Amino acid sequence: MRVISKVTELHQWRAKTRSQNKTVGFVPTMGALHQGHFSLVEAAKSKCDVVAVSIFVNPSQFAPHEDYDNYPRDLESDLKKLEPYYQNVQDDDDFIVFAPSVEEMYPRGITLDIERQIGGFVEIRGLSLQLEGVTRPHFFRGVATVVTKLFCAVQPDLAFFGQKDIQQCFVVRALVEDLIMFPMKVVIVPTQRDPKTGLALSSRNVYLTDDERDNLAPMFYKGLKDAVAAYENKNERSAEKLLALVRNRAEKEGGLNIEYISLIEPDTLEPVVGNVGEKGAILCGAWRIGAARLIDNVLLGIPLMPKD
Ligand SMILES: Nc1ncnc2c1ncn2[C@@H]1O[C@H](COP(=O)(O)OP(=O)(O)OP(=O)(O)O)[C@@H](O)[C@H]1O
Ligand SMILES: CC(C)(CO)[C@@H](O)C(=O)[O-]
Ligand code: BAL
Repeated sequence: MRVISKVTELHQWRAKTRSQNKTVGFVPTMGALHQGHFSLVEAAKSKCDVVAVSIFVNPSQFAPHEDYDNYPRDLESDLKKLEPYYQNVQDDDDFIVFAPSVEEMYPRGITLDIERQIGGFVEIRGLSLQLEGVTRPHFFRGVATVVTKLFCAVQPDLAFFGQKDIQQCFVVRALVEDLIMFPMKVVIVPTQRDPKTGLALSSRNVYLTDDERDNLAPMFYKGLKDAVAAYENKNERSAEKLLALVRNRAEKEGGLNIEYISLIEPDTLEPVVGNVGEKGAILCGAWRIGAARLIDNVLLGIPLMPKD
């Protein structure tokens, strides 16, 4: 499998795909690949002629106290796991991996201390400081910056993101629209879960003990499912009651250390006031368990991929 680490080489690859009139699907990742990532790769393969997967643990989305140093990294094992998707491509360049160094992505260097950072950074204001942004105020600036760089490097037709990181999907869609990157489009792929427990797959699940992974962490999704059942089967629309259902299961019964649970409007990400309206809503949250901080969400009354 061709692994490209330099942007200039990537541009040559892109020129070739363009000369062949092939559409390019792009799957950005931070590696430690799992079935969640593979579902994005499968979606990209099904919609595009050529697929590029990037593997890059992006420093600028981590605060100095977060897990940048410990984040799981194993390029060799990731490449092995991608082999089945590379098998039977017509041309070697129809499936590639972009695995740049930090220096390649941040030519002026990068420190996790925002005050001392120099160079170009991208902010998506209005969608970045609520929800995940409360605990991680630096996070979406780092994501928007690296995603912009990756989009400039790969120049995809379609880019694939997971619903698990729902706020990230909103930020990236706003980025594409506001920075006039269209006709490029963002495709959102449903969250992949452990078939037995329902726990959303996440690279950070490796931080959990077996008991945390199999018994405790899944209580959050159980709470989300309680709310979905009440919304769908009992016509429950009260924000207060839907949120209480999640809290009861995840916090009271499961004993999880909840950071936030929010019911938000699907366009503005503002909290639903009173009852869920015609537009539906997103129920999302984060919790800490052992050494991990995990997130999850479900959609109430809205199609899976609005705008697709
Ligand atoms: N369970 C999942 N289902 C679908 N997509 C997923 C899932 N987990 C991650 N993704 C998507 O894969 C892409 C790369 O994510 P990333 O490499 O950060 O993995 P991750 O498992 O989310 O890791 P982390 O533990 O850092 O959140 C993102 O678009 C993310 O939303
Ligand atoms: C989009 C992304 C690859 C940017 O580093 C990251 O935030 C992720 O993996 O979700
Ligand atoms: N999947 C989001 C990447 C992060 O939490 O840093």
